[in-house]
Amino acid sequence: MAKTSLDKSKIKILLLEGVHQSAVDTLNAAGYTNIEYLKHSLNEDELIAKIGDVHFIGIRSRTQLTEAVFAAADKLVAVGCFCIGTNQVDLEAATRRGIAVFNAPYSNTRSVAELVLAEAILLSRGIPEKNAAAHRGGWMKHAKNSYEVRGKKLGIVGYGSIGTQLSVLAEALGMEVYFCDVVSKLPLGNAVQIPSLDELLGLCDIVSLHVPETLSTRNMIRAEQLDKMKNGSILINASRGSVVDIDALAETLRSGKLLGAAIDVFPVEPKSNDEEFVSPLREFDNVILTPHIGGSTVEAQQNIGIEVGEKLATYSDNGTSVSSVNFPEVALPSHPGQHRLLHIHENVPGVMSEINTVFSDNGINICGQYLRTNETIGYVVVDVNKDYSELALEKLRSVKGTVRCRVLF
Ligand SMILES: NC(=O)c1ccc[n+]([C@@H]2O[C@H](COP(=O)([O-])OP(=O)(O)OC[C@H]3O[C@@H](n4cnc5c(N)ncnc54)[C@H](O)[C@@H]3O)[C@@H](O)[C@H]2O)c1
Ligand SMILES: O=C(O)[C@H](O)COP(=O)(O)O
Repeated sequence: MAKTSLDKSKIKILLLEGVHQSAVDTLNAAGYTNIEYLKHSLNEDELIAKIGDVHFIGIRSRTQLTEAVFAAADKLVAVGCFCIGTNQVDLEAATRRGIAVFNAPYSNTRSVAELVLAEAILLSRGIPEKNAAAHRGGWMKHAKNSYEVRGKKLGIVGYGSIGTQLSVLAEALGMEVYFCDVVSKLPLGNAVQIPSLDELLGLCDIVSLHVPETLSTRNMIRAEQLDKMKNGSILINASRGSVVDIDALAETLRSGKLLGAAIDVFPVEPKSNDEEFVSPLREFDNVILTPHIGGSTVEAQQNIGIEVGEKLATYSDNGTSVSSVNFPEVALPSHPGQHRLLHIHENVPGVMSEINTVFSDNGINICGQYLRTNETIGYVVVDVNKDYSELALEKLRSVKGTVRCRVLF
């Protein structure tokens, strides 16, 4: 019988943006050795030229996977975002083509929360400008505008994984925590949910943003919101660069209204460490500027490499799509002695009955069947006797609405 499952050595994996070595080790340990590893990201044209023979791609936050890139990705099975955010991926384009996207939703949570807390303390003490002055030979020994964070009000916008982690750490330091979110959340410790962003801005001494990049968070903090912040308060953004209007923030800082700010993410970020960082915020000594390193710790990167590496290997090995951000989630047992057909189809009426007809009309006994759908696609997994998988694969590929179909030995 012809071999239909792709040999692992032929499965090409492209890893970009210097993902941690643990990703390579994890994939190697699972038998995937055909890995191209690049330390930098690729732009759209470079991706289009390269992605045609790639089965799995691993990226971080810098690489934009657009409709045009997916259109050129004939063999792409899955994307691994070795980070939390997936806004850099056109998820709709991926889903339409039956390409599963995975990320690491928790592995760098703690790293971001720790950085934010450290920044809250440093800014409350005026350390950034005292440090800058000392580097220039200055000596700013005074207690003016220098505060403890104990007893201060921390406002968290977006009470998800990072927001809640920050909430717990901040309370341990004696801060009062307030948060706002689009959904009602169970407050941890003594934190209090505030119904509106405006109210939170007017109440808190330190405001930290932890929302994803969506249409509703784009320029969420602009002149109007900055006006509502307390005089002498602090703004921290380690979420996404699109969330804060940087020009409006620069204007507000120029007016002296804020004690300081810490910004880790920017509307336009350098594409590599060799490119100049350009921002109107460079002029302010009371602003901590960091190069999008909220999640860049050894611990986080190592864990992310293992987590996403495992998700890609598992999806490739047995079709399990659990925790995919765009795909119907199916947890699959192993399939010893059988062949497994993975069929991804448009979620339209009639496809399942046509699929089942393939099996009944051809006398193929179904040993196991698993189905999940989302609004766009359906994902059906069928285990069959290995003598029938080639025939079933051929027939399934011609079912109307089929997006892609593969077989696993
Ligand atoms: N700087 C970095 O290196 C770094 C590292 C990790 C994550 N991030 C960013 O941080 C974001 C948050 O991460 P997370 O793991 O906490 O995500 P999460 O999904 O667990 O939490 C996000 C929270 O924001 C809330 N939210 C969404 N829209 C909102 C709105 N308009 N107003 C108020 N709340 C809103 C959600 O309901 C959710 O509770 C990520 O999406 C990512 O973009 C940055
Ligand atoms: O989404 C994330 O996890 C952060 O933005 C970190 O992205 P990075 O892996 O590019 O540092």
